[in-house]
Amino acid sequence: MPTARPTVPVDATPSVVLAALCAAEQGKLAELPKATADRLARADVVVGAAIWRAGELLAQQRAFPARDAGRWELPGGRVEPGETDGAALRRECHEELGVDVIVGAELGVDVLLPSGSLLRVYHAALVDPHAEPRAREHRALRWLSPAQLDDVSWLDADLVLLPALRASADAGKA
Ligand SMILES: Nc1nc2c([nH]c(=O)n2[C@H]2C[C@H](O)[C@@H](COP(=O)(O)OP(=O)(O)OP(=O)(O)O)O2)c(=O)[nH]1
Repeated sequence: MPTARPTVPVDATPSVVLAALCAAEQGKLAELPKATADRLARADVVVGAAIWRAGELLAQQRAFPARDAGRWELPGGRVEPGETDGAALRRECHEELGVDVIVGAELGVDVLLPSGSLLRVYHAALVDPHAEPRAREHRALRWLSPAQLDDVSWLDADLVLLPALRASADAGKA
């Protein structure tokens, strides 16, 4: 079964990301080799939330494992068996930040992590725009303007998504 989402490796260049998005647009994802498509369809999914508020994106700094400590990522985590992506994202935002979110459409491409999992990011918004997310499991939180997106050391997979995140900034102004 072909993957339903454009997917790129964690070291993808912007042109590779663009090619994947164009292939998806043209309905060419079914042309993936069957073994690859099967592997992607079975892969575990890590969901991430692109939460914009007043023109700033919420990012969080990992505290562990040592390899990733100090690097920045989007709120989210692994989708549990039987859980939808949206339910996983709502659960993770509640656990990690203590806030409720509304989950919107997928953003950009899926990024194949070295572990074999896929990172899939969704547009999301705080149910209560005045709620203040708190770092319950992370070292720190920051709201980043588009100009500040390069100021933090993102995880490699998130770097692949930075252009799409930057392009999604307008969604946060609404
Ligand atoms: N949450 C999140 N994880 C990301 C992002 N980018 C990225 O490479 N990852 C990786 C880091 C981890 O290897 C994996 C998700 O781990 P996690 O620790 O957040 O997942 P989890 O809360 O379900 O915890 P666990 O039980 O799987 O350890 O995905 C991102 O933007 N957000």
